[in-house]
Amino acid sequence: MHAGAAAIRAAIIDLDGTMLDTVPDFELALNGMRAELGLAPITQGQIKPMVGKGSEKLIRDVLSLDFDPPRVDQHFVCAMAAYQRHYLAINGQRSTLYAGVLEGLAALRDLGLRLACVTNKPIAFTRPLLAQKGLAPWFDLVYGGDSLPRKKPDPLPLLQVCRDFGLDPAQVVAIGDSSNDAEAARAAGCFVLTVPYGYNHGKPVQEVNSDGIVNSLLDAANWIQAHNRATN
Ligand SMILES: O=C(O)COP(=O)(O)O
Ligand SMILES: [Mg+2]
Repeated sequence: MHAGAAAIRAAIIDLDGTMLDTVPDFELALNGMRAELGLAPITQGQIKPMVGKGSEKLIRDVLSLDFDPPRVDQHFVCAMAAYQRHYLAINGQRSTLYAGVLEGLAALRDLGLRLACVTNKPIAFTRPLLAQKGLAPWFDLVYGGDSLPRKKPDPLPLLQVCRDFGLDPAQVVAIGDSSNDAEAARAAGCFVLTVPYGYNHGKPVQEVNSDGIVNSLLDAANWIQAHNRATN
């Protein structure tokens, strides 16, 4: 710990791949959409590396498995509408909390941190999912991928949270599963911790430039507690 480092006062936590394993929900919704287009189902293994960059990119990537770019453009609007309809109908049905999430959130609150959820998932999917999984009450603030003009890896959503909380980015840590979260955090000037069990666009999490890999949100709370002790 370098002298003069600020204590951490807030955590910005990612959703898909960090708090919830949502790939089984994506499988249902994407294959519902694909069936309407007469396309064969795809597997969770194919879907996993595609999650994390928001719905538009996801739908384009999924259509690109079968279509060339002009046909992707041609089918995009219908595919997106079908996907959203299917996702809202099944949202949360098969997604599960990762180990240590609820304990970690409790530990972070016990440290006196304010909590925000920042995800690239559309806000219309995010709010009901957080409520259904018992996560909503933990968060002072929630931003989805379409809540603000730009999404992660742009730093804008993280900087907005810092402003909302009245904190300097150096007092805030982002916790996520992917390079998307880390790039946004680095550009914002926040700390960043990475969990190893998520998606990270199919790449090893060790390649992500972060302040540490933590095995769970509970481990993240322990890391923050040690950091804050060292700043006193
Ligand atoms: O791309 C998405 O839909 C969600 O991704 P995130 O929760 O990891 O930001
Ligand atoms: Mg994620």
